[in-house]
Amino acid sequence: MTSLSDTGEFIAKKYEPKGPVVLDCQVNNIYYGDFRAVRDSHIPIEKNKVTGFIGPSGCGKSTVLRSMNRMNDLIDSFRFDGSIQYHSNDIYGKKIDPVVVRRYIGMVFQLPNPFSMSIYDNVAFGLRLNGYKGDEEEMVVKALKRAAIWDDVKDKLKNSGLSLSGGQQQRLCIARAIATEPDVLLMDEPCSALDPIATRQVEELMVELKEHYSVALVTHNMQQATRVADVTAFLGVDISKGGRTGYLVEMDDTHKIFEDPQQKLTQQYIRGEFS
Ligand SMILES: Nc1ncnc2c1ncn2[C@@H]1O[C@H](COP(=O)(O)OP(=O)(O)OP(=O)(O)O)[C@@H](O)[C@H]1O
Repeated sequence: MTSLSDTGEFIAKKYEPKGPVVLDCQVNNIYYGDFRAVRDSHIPIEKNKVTGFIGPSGCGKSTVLRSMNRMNDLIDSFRFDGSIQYHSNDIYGKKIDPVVVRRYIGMVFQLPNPFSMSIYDNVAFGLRLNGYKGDEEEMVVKALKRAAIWDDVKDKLKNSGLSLSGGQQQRLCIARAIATEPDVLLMDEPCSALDPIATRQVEELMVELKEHYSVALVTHNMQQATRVADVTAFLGVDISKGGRTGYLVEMDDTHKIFEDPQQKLTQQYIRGEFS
């Protein structure tokens, strides 16, 4: 089972996607300055599936996720070596505009972060930024309905987004992310600040959203991965050379990762032997 790279480091057996791939992520190395944060990880995101990322703290889950729409470009020391293919274009290609990338590959963050403006304007924000020329109101209503928050807000669209509960705010942020009709939705621990009921609502929503979008989800909650993710990527931390470099240990259908993992490290993590 074990295979090694030219430098003698473990590399995961390639996961063979069963359906079309919307985002094909090949990480060779990701650096912050001199620090090598992630290495050797091939993570394809399949169309209309939820792909979960699990692994111990610091293994690079967020770093990989944020690389997928060039969100990490905002960090000066960040350097990506590899390729992320989206419709046969490398999103790190020289001529690619990161703002356009984020129009097609949207993001929802850990803490709900509605803008200090009305519920309606929050959702219309991305449409206006992208110069959308169609029926704005129709798109806003559609996004709010898809994010399962329309019934909560339909009578108070002019109220501030900040007046909503935490769970409602997160669904509003999801509506904002999907209003521009992205292909891919990157979700970085979207439930970590929510209570159990709001968490369940957002989990159910993620399952509904995959009908229209392809979802990549970072989660610390393994039960959430089993409930929501079709495919799961388990990342570990390599401390063998005195560093702390994250890498893909194993990627497979979620039930296989949790019921019959092939790597000992995955088995130990799933059993809770380290976190
Ligand atoms: N802006 C940054 N500058 C320098 N190092 C960073 C930066 N962001 C993350 N790192 C480092 O990169 C590594 C991977 O971090 P990352 O946040 O991606 O891991 P993670 O698996 O998402 O962790 P957690 O589960 O704790 O959120 C860690 O060692 C972290 O300290």
